[in-house]
Amino acid sequence: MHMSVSVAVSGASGYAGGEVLRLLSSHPGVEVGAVTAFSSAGDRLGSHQPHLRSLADREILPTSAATLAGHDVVVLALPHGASAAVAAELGEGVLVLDCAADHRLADPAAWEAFYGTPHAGTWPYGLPELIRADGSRQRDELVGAHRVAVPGCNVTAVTLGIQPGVARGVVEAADLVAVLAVGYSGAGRATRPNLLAAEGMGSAVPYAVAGAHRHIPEIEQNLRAVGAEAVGLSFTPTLVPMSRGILATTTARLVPGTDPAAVRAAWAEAYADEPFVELLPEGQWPSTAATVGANTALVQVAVDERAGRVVTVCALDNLVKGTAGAAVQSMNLALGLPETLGLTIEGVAP
Ligand SMILES: NC(=O)C1=CN([C@@H]2O[C@H](COP(=O)(O)OP(=O)(O)OC[C@H]3O[C@@H](n4cnc5c(N)ncnc54)[C@H](OP(=O)(O)O)[C@@H]3O)[C@@H](O)[C@H]2O)C=CC1
Ligand SMILES: CC(=O)N[C@@H](CCC(=O)OP(=O)(O)O)C(=O)O
Repeated sequence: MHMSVSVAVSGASGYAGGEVLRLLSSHPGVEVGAVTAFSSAGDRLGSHQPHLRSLADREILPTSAATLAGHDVVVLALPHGASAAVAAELGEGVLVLDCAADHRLADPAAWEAFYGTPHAGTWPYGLPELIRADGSRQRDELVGAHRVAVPGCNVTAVTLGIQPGVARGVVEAADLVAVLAVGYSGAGRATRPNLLAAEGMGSAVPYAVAGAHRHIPEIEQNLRAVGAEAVGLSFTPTLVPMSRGILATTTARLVPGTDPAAVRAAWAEAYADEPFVELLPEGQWPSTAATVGANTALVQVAVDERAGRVVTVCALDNLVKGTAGAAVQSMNLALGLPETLGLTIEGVAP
């Protein structure tokens, strides 16, 4: 008899939870169990996620240890803080994937400096493609894991863009500048005054500038894991009028004397065997539109010899490779399923 894995999704009324449910509803190895949330408890899922038709009649339950009990897997897509509190109530045998930030950082001081609350702990990090200093990949740590911290969406874009150069030592990690265009869904569903359509539609605006963004310590942590001794990162996200997508442009000082061909080789070799990271043919640059709905990160790299810098661009769908797809990919690894099960590299266009 075929035994399916049951998965509860908490935060089911939100953007990230909705995207987890969209992916799970066509995943051949799992069944969607309880769907839970907070203020929407008691409503039908279809009234919050009208695109999730096969789950429309499900009742949204309140989020608690009791409603999440009895599942093989629990995916948490809750605001940070709320997520750690719920996670603490779940049994050790269940696989828990946390889409929030609570369990990503290893250094409690870095957590407290950027989040201002006590550190909840550190879980295996759900970026399978992360290159580790010994040349292995982070996916090794996810096989059989019972807890996974799903990365921040901007973090995934910057890390996948620049890590091949850091791993190969062709760029100076102490001199990185990242500027990102990010879509509105990254901010979640809760309405905020500056996110009203009338104000956002015709405008691009930076936020969390000059070292303030919470993803900075997470990117630094990743690049140190890759092997960087010192990481110096200037990080500027810009909100642009699109619903999904991140376009992360990262430039780094080229290690003087490096042959530009060695730069391309570093990126090509890093991603040759990765199902969800595609280095585009030379001269072709990523667009967010080509990633919508797909678990794919598109990457390009070039050397600006005049400036002495490497320029890399990474595009991804913040709700797929940036969150829900990363959660499903990590879930597959943790459960011993094929890593790509239930995930697609095909996007939606135009
Ligand atoms: N959007 C994105 O691109 C990404 C999001 N993430 C992370 O995923 C998490 C969810 O984000 P997102 O989906 O965008 O946010 P949304 O605001 O769209 O959804 C939040 C969800 O959490 C529920 N919720 C809110 N407060 C509580 C609480 N106190 N206790 C229990 N449940 C609560 C809401 O339920 P209800 O509606 O019923 O009140 C809703 O289901 C966040 O931690 C976010 O940082 C990570 C990477 C990218
Ligand atoms: C547009 C917008 O505000 N995007 C958010 C996305 C962050 C996110 O969701 O990541 P965490 O899981 O780490 O909170 C931001 O840049 O802060």
